Amino acid sequence: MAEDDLFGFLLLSQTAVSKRATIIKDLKQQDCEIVYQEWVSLDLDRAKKFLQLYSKPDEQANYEEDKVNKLTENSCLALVVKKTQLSATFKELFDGQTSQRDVETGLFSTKYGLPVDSFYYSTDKNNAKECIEFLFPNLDIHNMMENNPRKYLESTVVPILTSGLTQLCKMEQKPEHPCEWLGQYLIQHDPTLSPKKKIYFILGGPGSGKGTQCEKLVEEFHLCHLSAGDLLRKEMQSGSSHGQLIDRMIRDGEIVPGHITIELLKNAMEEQTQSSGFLIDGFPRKLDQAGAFEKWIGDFEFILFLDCPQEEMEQRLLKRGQVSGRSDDNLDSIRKRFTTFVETTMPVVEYYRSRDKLVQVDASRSVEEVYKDIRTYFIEST
Ligand SMILES: Nc1ncnc2c1ncn2[C@@H]1O[C@H](COP(=O)(O)OP(=O)(O)OP(=O)(O)O)[C@@H](O)[C@H]1O
Ligand SMILES: Nc1ccn([C@H]2C[C@H](O)[C@@H](COP(=O)(O)O)O2)c(=O)n1
Repeated sequence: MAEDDLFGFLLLSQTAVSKRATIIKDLKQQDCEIVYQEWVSLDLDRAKKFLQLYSKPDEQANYEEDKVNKLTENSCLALVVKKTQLSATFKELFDGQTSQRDVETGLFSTKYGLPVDSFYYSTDKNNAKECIEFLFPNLDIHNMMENNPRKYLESTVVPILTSGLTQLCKMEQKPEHPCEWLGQYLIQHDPTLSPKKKIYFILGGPGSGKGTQCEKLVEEFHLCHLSAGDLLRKEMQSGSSHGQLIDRMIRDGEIVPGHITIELLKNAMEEQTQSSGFLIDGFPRKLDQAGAFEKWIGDFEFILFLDCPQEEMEQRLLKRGQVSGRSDDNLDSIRKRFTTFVETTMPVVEYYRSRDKLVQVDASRSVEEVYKDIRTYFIEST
C-alpha cells in the first residue's frame, strides 16, 4: 500500500464550511476515518503562508486575492482523514467535474456545486504533514501518522482526559458516577466524533419575542437556549462581585461589559454537554461583544433578528411587567432599553446584515405566524 495514499489533509474554506455535514457524511460513507478535525482562523499572513505550503504538483503557489479572502473571512474547518487509496476518494469528491454549465461558464465546480478552490486537500504524506503542522503546531501529527498507539493516545486522548479531570475536580457537586461522567466527557469532546456545535444568536428589541420563540425552537430542534439577560440576572442574584453593577445597568437599560457576559456564556456552554447546538438569546448587544465572542468561544451560523415596532413591544412588556417581577419591565426602564437597542444593538444588526450573516423575520405577528417563518431557517441549517 502506498504510504502517500493513506493519510490526507483536507481544508474546507468559508464557502464549503456550510456543507460540512454532507461532506463528512460522504467521507464516512466512503470508509474514511476522520482522525482529527478542528476549526482554524487564518489571518492574511497565515493564509498566504498556507497557500505557499499548499501546492498541488501541477500548480504553482499563488495568492489570488479571492483565495486569500475565502480563507480569511471566516473560520475554516481542517480535517485529517485516513483511508487506503484516499487520493481517489478526494479526487472524486473535491476535484472539478465538468458539467454543461461549467463548459459554458469556463468555471469548474465540484459535486457540491462549489468552486474547486473551496477545498484544499493533499494525500502526499509530506505535504499533508506540513500543512497540518502549520495549522496545528501543537498536534502531534507525526505520531498520529506513524501509528504509534502510545504516542497517539498521548497527543489525542490524554489532553481531553486531563481537561475532563480538571473540570471534575472543580465541580462543587460531584457526579454520582465519576467514571461514567468522564467517559461521556471524552466522547463529547472527541473532535473526530462530535461535529462542532452550531451557535445561533437571537436578537430583537426588548419584548420582540426572543425568549418566546427560543422556547419553540428548543422544543423542535433540541438546541440549548441560553439567555444572556437571564444569566446576568442569575449572576446578580448570586451575590457575585459584579452583582451591584449588573443590577444598576439592567435598571438603566444599559449594556453590561461584554467580558462579564461572555464569561457567563462560556461557563454555561461548557456545562451543557447534551445539546447539538446553542441558541444565544439577547447577544451580541454591542459590536465588540460579537468580535470577542468569536475570538474566545467560536464562530456562529447566523443572527436571527426579530423585527417589531416599538409600540407593539412596549405593550407586550407592560403586560409582562404585571407578572414578571423584572426590575426593568416598567415604562421608565423600557424606554431606556429601547434607546440602547436603537443606538447600540441596531449597528450589530446592520453590520451582520451587510455580511450576509443575518436573517430577519417580522415579529409583530402572532407567536405561531412568526415561528412558522423562523423554523424554515433552522430546518435549512441544522
Ligand atoms: N408574537 C407575539 N405576540 C404577542 N405577544 C407576544 C409575542 N411574542 C411574545 N409575546 C409576549 O410578549 C412578552 C415578551 O416576550 P419575550 O419575553 O419572549 O420577549 P423578549 O424579546 O425575550 O424580551 P426581553 O428582551 O425583554 O427579554 C411576553 O409576555 C410574551 O408572552
Ligand atoms: N448581552 C447582554 C444581554 C443583556 N444585557 C442586560 C441589559 C438588558 O436590558 C438586560 C435584559 O436583557 P434581556 O432579558 O432583555 O435580553 O440585561 C446586557 O447587558 N448584555
